[in-house]
Amino acid sequence: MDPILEVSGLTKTYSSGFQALKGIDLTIRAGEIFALLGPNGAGKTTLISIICGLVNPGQGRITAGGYDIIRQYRQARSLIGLVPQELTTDAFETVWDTVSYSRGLFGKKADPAHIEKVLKSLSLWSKKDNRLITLSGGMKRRVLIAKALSHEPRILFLDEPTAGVDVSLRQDMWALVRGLRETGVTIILTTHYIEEAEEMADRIGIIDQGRIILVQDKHQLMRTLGKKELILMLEAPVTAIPAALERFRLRAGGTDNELVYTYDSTENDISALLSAVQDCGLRIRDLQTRQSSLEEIFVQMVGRTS
Ligand SMILES: Nc1ncnc2c1ncn2[C@@H]1O[C@H](COP(=O)(O)OP(=O)(O)OP(=O)(O)O)[C@@H](O)[C@H]1O
Repeated sequence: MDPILEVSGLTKTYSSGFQALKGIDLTIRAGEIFALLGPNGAGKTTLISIICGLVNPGQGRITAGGYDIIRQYRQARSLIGLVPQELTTDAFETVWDTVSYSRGLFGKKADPAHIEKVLKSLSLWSKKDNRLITLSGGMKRRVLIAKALSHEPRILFLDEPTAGVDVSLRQDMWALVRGLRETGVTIILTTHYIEEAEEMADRIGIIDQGRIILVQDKHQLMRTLGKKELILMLEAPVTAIPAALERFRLRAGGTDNELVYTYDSTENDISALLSAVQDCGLRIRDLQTRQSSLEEIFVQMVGRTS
């Protein structure tokens, strides 16, 4: 896929002297959902804010759709939409006015048909004349998305789209984001919910202490860094692991009847293990496999949770 956003050698040192970004290189492909994961203070907001033109960059270069975000900022910014975490202004405006106004901010001509389409796609049409203050939390989030889509961006940043929302709204938001991707919008989301990245993203980037420490296809990441476990449920309890099974480095499972084999999905000795278990006279009642989650991989990479 073609790159739509390219960041190279980006640094940022705040006036306090703190270096928040230490040479970021990142390429986002057109049409993908990219999740940026990182612990608190990793530099996610700084990176997004620079790309969106809200914070000045240090060294480095960023292009959006081929336009330099500094030298060709008008063209670059018109391609980008940002959904912040909270609605901070416009409480007394109507949904229609606030979304239409957002479009105007990007110098785009009024286009009521587009605003109508956006509001309908976000199930906000029946609320178009409501003042924002009268909307529920979930609807306000939808308004944030509508505002960000008002100028027809090709790249949409979602900053923790489901922070603090309930489970059903989270599912709705996920469906909505997937729907946006279907329309060709490239999505970059930051999240603290690793399950969100696991559920939604095509690729995952992990940022820590101002550096991107990994960018990978989600499935590949889970295959290569994730460990798999094979749980052998035996007919009778085992008090000690037989010597003949030592080389498989088994460990005891949750009950006396379980033995757990940790393996690599690309290279393992499962067949040999199963015959060795039989040779020892242990009878297997059932088998189960388990793949480590993105959360476990993340903790392994940055040494802590997000
Ligand atoms: N205006 C500022 N002046 C000085 N330091 C700042 C400023 N803004 C952010 N920082 C520092 O830069 C680092 C990165 O912050 P940033 O907000 O980008 O992290 P984050 O990954 O978005 O974190 P979180 O997940 O907590 O939102 C932090 O150590 C933060 O304290």
